[in-house]
Amino acid sequence: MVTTPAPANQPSANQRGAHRRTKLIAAIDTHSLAHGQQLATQLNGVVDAIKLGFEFTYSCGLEAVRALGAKQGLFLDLKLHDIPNTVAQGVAALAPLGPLLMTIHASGGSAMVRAARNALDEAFSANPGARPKLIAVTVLTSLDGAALLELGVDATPAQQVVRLGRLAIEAGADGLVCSAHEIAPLRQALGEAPLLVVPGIRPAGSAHNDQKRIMTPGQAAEAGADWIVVGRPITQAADPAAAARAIQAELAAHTNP
Ligand SMILES: O=C(O)c1cc(=O)[nH]c(=O)n1[C@@H]1O[C@H](COP(=O)(O)O)[C@@H](O)[C@H]1O
Repeated sequence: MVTTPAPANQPSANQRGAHRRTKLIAAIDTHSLAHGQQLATQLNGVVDAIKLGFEFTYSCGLEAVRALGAKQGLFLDLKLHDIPNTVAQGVAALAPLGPLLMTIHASGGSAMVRAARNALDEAFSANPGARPKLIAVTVLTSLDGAALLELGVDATPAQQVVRLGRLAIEAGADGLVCSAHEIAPLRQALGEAPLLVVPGIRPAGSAHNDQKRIMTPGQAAEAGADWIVVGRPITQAADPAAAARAIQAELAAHTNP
């Protein structure tokens, strides 16, 4: 395991998770503008933020992203991954949309992550407090150890997440996307500062779909997730707002003893 011991006075992931509220992001993955607007309206005030990614952005365009994001907290998940200059220009172009969080891939390397952070710092030099948080995706939650081997990565998902997580945080990322299984090793290696954004969340009994490294909302809260990301279990429910409320109740039960 590529980790270093936690300082003696550092709270464990469980202690931390038990005293901080884990926030809920709903992934609005739809190609329909009307459906996206409907979901955003239903979930406004129920979830803590919405996530718009490839499906909505590529289908509906940036103006639609701007319109939905103006009404509630936005996680803009476009997972940029290219040479440093191209990613820096992309981040600078997206920054005026004003997301709370935006994603790049840590596997683009430290120069790419640094270029993205510098571009954001420059774009928000007059108002650093409004700068979107730069979140680096480590190992996608749809990948398991066998899939990593297929890519030529001879490491467990946890080892690879910690390796990429350290690289990204040292290069200027504010936080990481990981599965709930890697929260404890990341906290041990990198401490409490990085924001941990956790997809691959499935309420007990719901379909796993294409996700491999999953946990329930309550387990992710106990592990110390700052944000959880939930898509289909909310958007495909008969009543999305009720599904989101049930997840919020589960989070509250685990973070506020
Ligand atoms: O960056 C992400 O948000 C992300 C990273 C990751 O490793 N796994 C992952 O599932 N996601 C996103 O989180 C959401 C999960 O959706 P559901 O599987 O429907 O809950 C999708 O929008 C994914 O794009």
